[in-house]
Amino acid sequence: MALASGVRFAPRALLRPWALLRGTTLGRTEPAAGGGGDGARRFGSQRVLVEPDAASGVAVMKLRNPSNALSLELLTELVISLEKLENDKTFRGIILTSDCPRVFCAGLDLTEICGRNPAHCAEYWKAMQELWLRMYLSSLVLVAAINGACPAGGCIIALSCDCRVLADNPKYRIGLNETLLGIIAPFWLKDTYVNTIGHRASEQALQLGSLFPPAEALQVGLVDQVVPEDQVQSTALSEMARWLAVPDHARQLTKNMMRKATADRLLRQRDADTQNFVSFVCRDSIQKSLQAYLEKLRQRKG
Ligand SMILES: CCCCC/C=C/C(=O)SCCNC(=O)CCNC(=O)[C@H](O)C(C)(C)COP(=O)(O)OP(=O)(O)OC[C@H]1O[C@@H](n2cnc3c(N)ncnc32)[C@H](O)[C@@H]1OP(=O)(O)O
Repeated sequence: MALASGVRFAPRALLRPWALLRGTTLGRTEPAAGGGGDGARRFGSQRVLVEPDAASGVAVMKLRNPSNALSLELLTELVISLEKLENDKTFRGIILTSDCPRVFCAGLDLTEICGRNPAHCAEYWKAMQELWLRMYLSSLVLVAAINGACPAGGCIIALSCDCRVLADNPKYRIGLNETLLGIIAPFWLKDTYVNTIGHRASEQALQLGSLFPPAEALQVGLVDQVVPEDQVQSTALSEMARWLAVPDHARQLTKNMMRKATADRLLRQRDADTQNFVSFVCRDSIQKSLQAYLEKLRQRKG
């Protein structure tokens, strides 16, 4: 872990994410619509589109999976895109947003843990830990432009950013609703919540599985700005400019000082956390409630 300018905090090679890729198109580069020239070449994969702007040093990363549920492939492609931008000195910030109408991120892809064997659940959970660690400790400025619903794992993705801008639409609720599914947020999700909204608010919100509409999310401190839907992107860019106005080394070291203890706690207990997750989700009773929840989601659609 270097501590000079160009600081890199994210633990390297915790996993080899590319080993998880199954025939994705990652790494493909294509000209951005309507333009060529420096910084206008976008790259990405099937599930993550990256639109880099070399001039500003900011890349927009768009999730484009169905409902942006965090499938193993999406987690892996996110880690790889993040790493690619972190390794390119041109970039200082990422705006994370959704290309999927009305949903920022639906959280864990429940089909990855429902009816799967323990080995698959373990592989999946390690990929989730990996993404959180890399985002939470990223040396880049991460701004979440939340343009849709943001429950559970989606909220965690947003909370691992430095700043959150939420579209003012009552359907776009955000929070950790795990208890309502009969599951329990692990300690590092709880820690991230507490770090953001404080102990008492987390105690209530976690137990109740609260999903906050925009005004309440702002009030409790879960997001930093609530703006009309058509201003989410421009506001995220203004926020980014504010964060990038600070010298990188000072901001990065401060970020590390604020977040390291929380990340270290997971790093120390990563295997035990994986085992807990697997033994919990593989219980018959939990499998039954996940199955029922998925069924309800599918029926609601019809
Ligand atoms: C034990 C450790 C816990 C770890 C901590 C993390 C936990 C989690 O993240 S659990 C997941 C929690 N997520 C949710 O509760 C969200 C569930 N989804 C929704 O509420 C909605 O889908 C929506 C608000 C995100 C979007 O609504 P809408 O645009 O109306 O889309 P549909 O409801 O019609 O869904 C479309 C399609 O997507 C499937 N789907 C939605 N969410 C998930 C998901 N999390 N995992 C897997 N699949 C999901 C849904 O079933 C539909 O599928 P199809 O019918 O096949 O199109």
